[in-house]
Amino acid sequence: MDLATYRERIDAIDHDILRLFKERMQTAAEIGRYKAEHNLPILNHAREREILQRVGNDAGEDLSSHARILFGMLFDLSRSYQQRLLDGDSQLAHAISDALEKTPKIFPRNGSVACQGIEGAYSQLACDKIFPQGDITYVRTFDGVFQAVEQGLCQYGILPIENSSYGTVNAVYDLMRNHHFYIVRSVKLQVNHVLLGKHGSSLKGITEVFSHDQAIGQCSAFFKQNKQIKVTLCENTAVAAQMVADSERRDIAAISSRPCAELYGLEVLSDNIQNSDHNYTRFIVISKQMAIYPGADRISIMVTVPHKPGALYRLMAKFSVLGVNLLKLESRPIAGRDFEFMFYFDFEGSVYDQDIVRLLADMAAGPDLFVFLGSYSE
Ligand SMILES: O=C(O)C(=O)C[C@]1(C(=O)O)C=C[C@@H](O)C=C1
Repeated sequence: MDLATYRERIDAIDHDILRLFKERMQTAAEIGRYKAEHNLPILNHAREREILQRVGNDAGEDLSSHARILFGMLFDLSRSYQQRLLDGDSQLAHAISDALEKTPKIFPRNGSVACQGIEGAYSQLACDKIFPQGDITYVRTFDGVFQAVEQGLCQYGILPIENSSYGTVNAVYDLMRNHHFYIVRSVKLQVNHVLLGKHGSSLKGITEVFSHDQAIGQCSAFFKQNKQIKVTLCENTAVAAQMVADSERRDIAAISSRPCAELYGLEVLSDNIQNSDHNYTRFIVISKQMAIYPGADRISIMVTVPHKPGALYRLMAKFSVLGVNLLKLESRPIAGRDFEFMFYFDFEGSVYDQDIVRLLADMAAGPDLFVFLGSYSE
């Protein structure tokens, strides 16, 4: 047989599969209505297991696992179809369209903004970029930024979430699940670290350097070359500069931003000491209310998936079916649980796209934790 004839055969088979698929989905919808009337949950593990067992056996050894994967996918589609028919428009879909209606058409240039650290911190530099007329309140910790926004003390909060060379700011991801907030914007800031010491001191005489863990990591090559220097972590790069300025010692220095030299009366002992010239940190802007500004083309969510084989794969398949491009996937262990993880996804997409809203609503309606973290632009 030639290729064209094989393909004709495949086309005929697909035709039958599609007819049966539609029939199966219609039947699932009827089951869904029955379940709603009788107050039964959509998900029935026992029934799914029973079917998987049967198709696994019937498919024969060679195709058993393929058949199980196919039917696992069918259950997902069937459940989400039932959910959609029953819910009509989900709460999340309503909240999103509400936010689209109420959000001003231009991103504000001012507002009260919580930043971690003190003047000269990289969060402040990010804030200046986003809110040129912003009114900054400094708080000591990342948790303080979330709290200031959650309690309405500040309209916005700025938090670093990842660096191009040193990776994710885990502390911020871990705090996300303890707070209620929405991401309304993100920004990428080029970060050039400098070594700051007292006027008249020099790199040769420095025995101890203070800075934040992320900045130390981004300058690891500098420390390899200067093995005599002891590293001491502190909560922020600007705080490190202030500590050096306040100290009597002349053998200490801080890794900080260039503006901190002038702010704290220090001298630049070494310039651009980060490992890479392309060193960027991404910051997010959070707010208490959901707001979706024009041009929002990125969506962030936080989800748990069941601790079962294939669970993450099935979730990813939902993105893949819609041709959605994933920008970031981060997993963090859930404290107190045995190797269970919280997943954070950033993906390309617009909430004006009904398929995307349906996907979000579908995940929100599922049995696992799902949090819509926002739709925004960078
Ligand atoms: O049999 C049911 O209860 C259904 O809702 C149908 C179905 C299926 O697609 O086969 C879907 C969801 C349930 O978890 C189990 C099975």
